[in-house]
Amino acid sequence: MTEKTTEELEQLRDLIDGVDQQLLHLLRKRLDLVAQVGAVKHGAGLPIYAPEREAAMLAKRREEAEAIGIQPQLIEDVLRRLMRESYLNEKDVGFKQVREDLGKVVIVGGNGQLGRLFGQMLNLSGYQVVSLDKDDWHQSETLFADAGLVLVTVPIGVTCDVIREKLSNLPADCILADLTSIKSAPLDAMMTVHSGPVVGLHPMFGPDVGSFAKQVVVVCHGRGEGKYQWLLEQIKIWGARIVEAEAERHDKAMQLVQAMRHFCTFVYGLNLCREGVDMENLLLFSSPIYRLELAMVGRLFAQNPELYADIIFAQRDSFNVISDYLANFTDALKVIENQDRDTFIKQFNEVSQWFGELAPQFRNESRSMLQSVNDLKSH
Ligand SMILES: C=C(O[C@@H]1C=C(C(=O)O)C=C[C@H]1O)C(=O)O
Repeated sequence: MTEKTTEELEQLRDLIDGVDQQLLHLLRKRLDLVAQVGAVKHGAGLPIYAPEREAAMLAKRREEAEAIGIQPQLIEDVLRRLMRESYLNEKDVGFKQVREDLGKVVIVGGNGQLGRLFGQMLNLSGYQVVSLDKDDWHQSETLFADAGLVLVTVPIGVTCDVIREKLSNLPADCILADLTSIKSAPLDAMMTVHSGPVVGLHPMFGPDVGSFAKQVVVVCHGRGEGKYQWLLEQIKIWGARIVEAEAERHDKAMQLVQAMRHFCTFVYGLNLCREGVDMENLLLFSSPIYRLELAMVGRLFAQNPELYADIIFAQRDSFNVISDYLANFTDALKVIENQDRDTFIKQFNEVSQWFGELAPQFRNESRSMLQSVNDLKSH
């Protein structure tokens, strides 16, 4: 580099630093305004997530960007990232308490990760929350005496036993709810032991989400809906979407969404491990999609094996669903064995047609994910 080039670059880079610093101050200002919005919502009991406002704002900013020669997608990406930050900041203000005369909330399994998350959200909404874990059963009678809600979030394998053996003496009008990732069996158990309001919930996300905004919570109604409607309203204020489902339909979907998904990921990791793959080498040659795939697989093995065993072993029928997959895999493998390129292309087109409009939609969604993966690289 010549001295002139170095000097020119330095000057321009100083100017860019100045602009970035202005951006920082603007971000500070935006975060402060969002915090004020949070306080107003808290007072009025409005949900943290306002999809119409977001859509209108994004459309307007995209238009304005285009008018001054900026790619609309750039401002959309930036704003979406900022809105994610908003949800976290609004959360800190707390939430309106929908039901003020509830009495205690007892979280059975309250020291687990999901139990802690729900405890925190209920606390931020003004409820008195107590946790009851394995070693605390001797206190259960006093804790349950004035409980308005008992929320069960213990490992799937012991959920029904805990419900049957420990929760048969709740106050008559106490709401009994669970957060288990299967719904039929726990719901049946809760209906059997308790004659008051009963509801099954399944948060479709892990405990590491920073906020409930845009997350889905599945609800399987048990009995006395009017008595626990406030709880669903409370969850909506946290920003989540409530999806109502029959327990059987939910459980069937979980065979694919959870058992099959996690089992395939497990086998993928098992295969890499048994083949003794040189990961350094793979990472060096990774395309963005492969890097993303490795991230998805690798993250499984950074978590608790018990949790995944619970999910995969939760329903016997998952075995059949996974066996079907194996049969399809074996069939498809024959296509390679026979070097039958035409059949491969024919089958590819069939599946592509079957996906229909979703295929291009998924391509667009994955494009921005892949770009984010690339952005994370530092060399
Ligand atoms: C700040 C608000 O809350 C959320 C965050 C938004 C933002 O950061 O611009 C917009 C809409 C809401 O989902 C709001 O409602 O205006």
